[in-house]
Amino acid sequence: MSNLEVLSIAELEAAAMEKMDKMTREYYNSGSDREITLRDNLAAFDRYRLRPRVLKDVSRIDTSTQLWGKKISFPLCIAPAAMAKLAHPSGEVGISRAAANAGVAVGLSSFSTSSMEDVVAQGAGAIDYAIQLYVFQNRKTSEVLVRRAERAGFKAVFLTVDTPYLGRRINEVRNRFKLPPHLQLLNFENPGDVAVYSENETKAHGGDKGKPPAAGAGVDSILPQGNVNDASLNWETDIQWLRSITKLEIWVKGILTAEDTLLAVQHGVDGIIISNHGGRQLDGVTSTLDALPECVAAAAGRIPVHIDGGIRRGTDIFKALALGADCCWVGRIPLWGLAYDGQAGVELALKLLYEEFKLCMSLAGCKSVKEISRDHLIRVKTDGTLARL
Ligand SMILES: Cc1cc2nc3c(=O)[nH]c(=O)nc-3n(C[C@H](O)[C@H](O)[C@H](O)COP(=O)(O)O)c2cc1C
Ligand SMILES: O=C(O)C(=O)c1ccccc1
Repeated sequence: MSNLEVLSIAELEAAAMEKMDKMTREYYNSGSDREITLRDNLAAFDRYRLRPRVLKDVSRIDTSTQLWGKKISFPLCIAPAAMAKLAHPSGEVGISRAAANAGVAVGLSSFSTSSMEDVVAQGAGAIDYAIQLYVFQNRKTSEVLVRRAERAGFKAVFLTVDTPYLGRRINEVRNRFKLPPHLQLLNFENPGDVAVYSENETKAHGGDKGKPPAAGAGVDSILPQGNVNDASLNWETDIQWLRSITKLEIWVKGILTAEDTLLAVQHGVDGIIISNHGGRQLDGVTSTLDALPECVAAAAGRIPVHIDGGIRRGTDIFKALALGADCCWVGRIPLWGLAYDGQAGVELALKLLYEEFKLCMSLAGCKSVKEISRDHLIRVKTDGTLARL
């Protein structure tokens, strides 16, 4: 299939499926357990219809918005997703180049297969980057990662808070997921510093200085028994801890409730991302679009509220903004673009989303993103009738 024939993200997804091996395809696409949340993330967008306004002079549309004091071309950025080189050799560098050409920001996973310096270099100052952070049992490893990101010019830390333990992704076990031997997790100077082993195994491998299980490492060794992260992470001490080691903005990724939004505000975080990790963590949690309104109300304009999960079309971006999100992020779409056609595939994906969003704004009668409001939506109730918000 040539780029000309891929006319929607759904078609891009289908084309990408043919390019990936089973292990990668299922690792990227799956959710946890029964995948209820994975499906609901998408379905939630279809529970709203648009209320367009007409005769609004839409001859000139400004889709842009601001993030970290810089203009982004439209409110859609690239969410951190681990191990992009499974999709294509250019990996996160290819994604970064595509994002720079499209004028949107990038979140880089702690577990990226390109180094953070190489990724940021592609932006050449034109776009901004956030480093996604897992706090490991060996905190020094996380600290080194954050300080390195600060030096490399990242603007923010996205502290992922929905993953004290990894969710149950059945495919990873069944497929005996492993990082192919030619790939490395390049954000760790000594990947052995990551708590990749259970305590006994760590000792067997010589403690923290033990060599990483580079070649042939399975999901059991990259993410053994969900033991990557420090599960003791908490509001009382750890935002402050992060604050004490970095001057970067601190954003919390993985909030789904008004209660946690309030705590984020109280602990002085700079922004939040409403996220359920793309349905890969706790299955059965609310879709992110359904969680958004209560979080927006709780934030009450004090901090920016972003969202990811299930965004597949320009109208989805519009709906999220109408419900109060300041910006959207996409995780799987860039991976599909990469698998389909490397950097060009990611550019294609961003172009499709940009054009769809711009058309949606125009046809709904919005000249700028500020004009997108709750009045542009109506909710489809379970009995099929419509309810004004
Ligand atoms: C293959 C894959 C790897 C991911 N890796 C990370 C990660 O390392 N850190 C993180 O915070 N989120 C990670 N995420 C979650 C994304 O940042 C994002 O929350 C999610 O993909 C959004 O849903 P979407 O894929 O429907 O756009 C990952 C998602 C996928 C699909
Ligand atoms: O796969 C993921 O969703 C993810 O977040 C992750 C966590 C640890 C290592 C690699 C990926």
